[in-house]
Amino acid sequence: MQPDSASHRIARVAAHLSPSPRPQMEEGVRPAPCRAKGGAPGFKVAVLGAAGGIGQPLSLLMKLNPLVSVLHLYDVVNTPGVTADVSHMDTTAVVRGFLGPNQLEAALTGMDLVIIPAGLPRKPGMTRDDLFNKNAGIVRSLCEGVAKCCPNAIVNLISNPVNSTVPIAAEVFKKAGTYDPKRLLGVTTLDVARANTFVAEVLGIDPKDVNVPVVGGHAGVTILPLLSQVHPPCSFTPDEISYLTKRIQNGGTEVVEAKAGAGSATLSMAFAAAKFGDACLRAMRGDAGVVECSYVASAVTELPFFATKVRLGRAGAEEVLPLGPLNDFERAGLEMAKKELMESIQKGIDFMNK
Ligand SMILES: NC(=O)c1ccc[n+]([C@@H]2O[C@H](COP(=O)([O-])OP(=O)(O)OC[C@H]3O[C@@H](n4cnc5c(N)ncnc54)[C@H](O)[C@@H]3O)[C@@H](O)[C@H]2O)c1
Ligand SMILES: O=C(O)C[C@H](O)C(=O)O
Repeated sequence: MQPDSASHRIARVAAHLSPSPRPQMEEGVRPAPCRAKGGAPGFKVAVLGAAGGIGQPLSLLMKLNPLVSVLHLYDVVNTPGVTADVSHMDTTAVVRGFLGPNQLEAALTGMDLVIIPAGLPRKPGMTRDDLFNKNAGIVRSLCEGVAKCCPNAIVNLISNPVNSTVPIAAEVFKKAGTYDPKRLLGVTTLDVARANTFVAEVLGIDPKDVNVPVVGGHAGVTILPLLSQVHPPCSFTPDEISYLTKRIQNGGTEVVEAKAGAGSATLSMAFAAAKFGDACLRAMRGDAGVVECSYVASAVTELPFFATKVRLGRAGAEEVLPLGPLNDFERAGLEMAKKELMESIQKGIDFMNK
């Protein structure tokens, strides 16, 4: 057999780096003459909205994840720069950038996990629902791409208003005939991270030792921390319960106001999304006992979507866990959460059926 010539090796590496389309490179920059034989085993992950406030640090964190072999970064702006930057990190994942709707299909083809932080963030004075008109269409078009190019991928949806965008995504997949409720997960991990942080502050312990289930949805009163189920078991005074519940429900607004017009939570959200994405990947690998809160299709209440603890597995949300025992304060909170959630869910469904 003829030994591989240098030009063959370069062509092979170039093909490995970019089956289609070619990565964005500066004029005259050629692919490196390296001798790689192919990708490492692992999962293929796409970040849609990768050049944004969440997308950039999330891309960095996913590039650090040893379970990721291929990382596709898609946005409608600035992906060449973000991709060049992230791709120089000497970790395993091969990074490819994709820019604009013409490259969406290439970005999505073959993906195992698609993480979506695309869309507008809030400014002070806005509710998450005020983002609906802009973000509903963005989520719809990206999910149409998922249905077409990687219908078996697990989707982690971050774009707000999550209470409505998850129902929109479900409707897109139903229309395409690809809907599997297990594979569509709304990301509420930041609510849990905030709850763990604020509870740990009150208790004077390390947040890493705290686990607060946060159920319902991801906006205002729909964010329902179950302080009666905190791990490690502990009790709170009525004042502490009132303070913690308000602070957890208001965590996003606290950041929006502190950023004073420059956006909403990006760094803590990237951390939370990377944590949730890692949990999904570990479960997809076959790890047992991976449990996270997530906003999913659910029969826990009469609503079609609801966030609770979910057992993750190879196929996604394999088991939606029950609420567990609630106290009177939490039962009252649940009724308020359900009322607002129902309207947000219906708004998402109506958007897709008008
Ligand atoms: N689920 C949560 O807990 C949570 C937390 C924080 C923020 N968010 C939401 O995440 C979203 C993104 O926030 P951000 O701070 O990163 O905003 P950002 O404006 O900094 O970034 C959004 C990115 O999406 C891109 N984008 C817009 N349209 C697109 C399209 N059609 N396809 C691909 N990319 C597109 C933009 O170009 C931009 O780079 C917002 O809707 C925000 O409310 C959710
Ligand atoms: O508050 C926002 O608008 C962003 C996000 O939903 C958050 O909780 O930080």
